[in-house]
Amino acid sequence: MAAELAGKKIIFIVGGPGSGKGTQCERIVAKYGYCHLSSGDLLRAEVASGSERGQELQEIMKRGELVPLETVLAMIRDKMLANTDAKGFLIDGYPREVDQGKQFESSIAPATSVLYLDVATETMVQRLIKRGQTSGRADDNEETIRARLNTFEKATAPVVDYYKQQGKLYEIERAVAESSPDEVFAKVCLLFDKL
Ligand SMILES: Nc1ncnc2c1ncn2[C@H]1C[C@H](O)[C@@H](COP(=O)(O)OP(=O)(O)OP(=O)(O)O)O1
Ligand SMILES: Nc1nc2c(ncn2[C@@H]2O[C@H](COP(=O)(O)OP(=O)(O)O)[C@@H](O)[C@H]2O)c(=O)[nH]1
Ligand SMILES: [Mg+2]
Repeated sequence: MAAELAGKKIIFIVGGPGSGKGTQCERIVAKYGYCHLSSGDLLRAEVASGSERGQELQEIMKRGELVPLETVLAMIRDKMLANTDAKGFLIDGYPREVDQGKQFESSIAPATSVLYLDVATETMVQRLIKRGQTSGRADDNEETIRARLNTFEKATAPVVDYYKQQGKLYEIERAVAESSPDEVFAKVCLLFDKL
């Protein structure tokens, strides 16, 4: 456990690709002042650095697969330890598999709560195709999108069940998660106001 992080609020943000994690995190940061760490953004920064490691990561991401859990864990831990004055952390796009969550909690600190955005597969596909027109992301094309959705179903859906069993899951149900970002945020605020 990282002693510097004891007592800090740690919120995992989970949902399929295109479910609106990044959109909600931006709003949460603006209203509540948490430190936002997106595992995908950290990986893309490594790719952009042009390092050899970055090239390997880029290949994995283009296939829509998960990068090794140690890689992401180390990146997130470093960023958290560089921001120990934050009142809390939003860990966006993490954990992607149950073991990733367990290793985070045993080596860094337990999660306070897990926010889950439940969006239908076809809605996510449509949103990502649209985002792909401007995002410039190598993985926002239809083939990779399908692969990412498949990875989500296989590896990440069990994460949702796991935290539900632990009593830590805060779910934005589909009817809300598929409406407007404002409506989603109104429901998200009910969680953050209580933390
Ligand atoms: N925690 C993680 N563990 C393993 N691989 C990860 C993790 N986070 C991201 N990746 C890899 C696999 C993903 O397909 C890729 C892009 O991640 P991310 O930006 O979170 O995309 P995503 O597919 O969830 O779409 P979005 O940004 O639309 O949520 O990086
Ligand atoms: N209708 C609707 N679209 C959204 C919502 N949240 C995000 N989007 C759109 O869906 C796309 C993916 O959102 P993003 O926040 O990047 O999702 P992430 O992949 O989960 O990080 C973006 O192009 C957003 O404009 C929402 O609540 N409602
Ligand atoms: Mg995102």
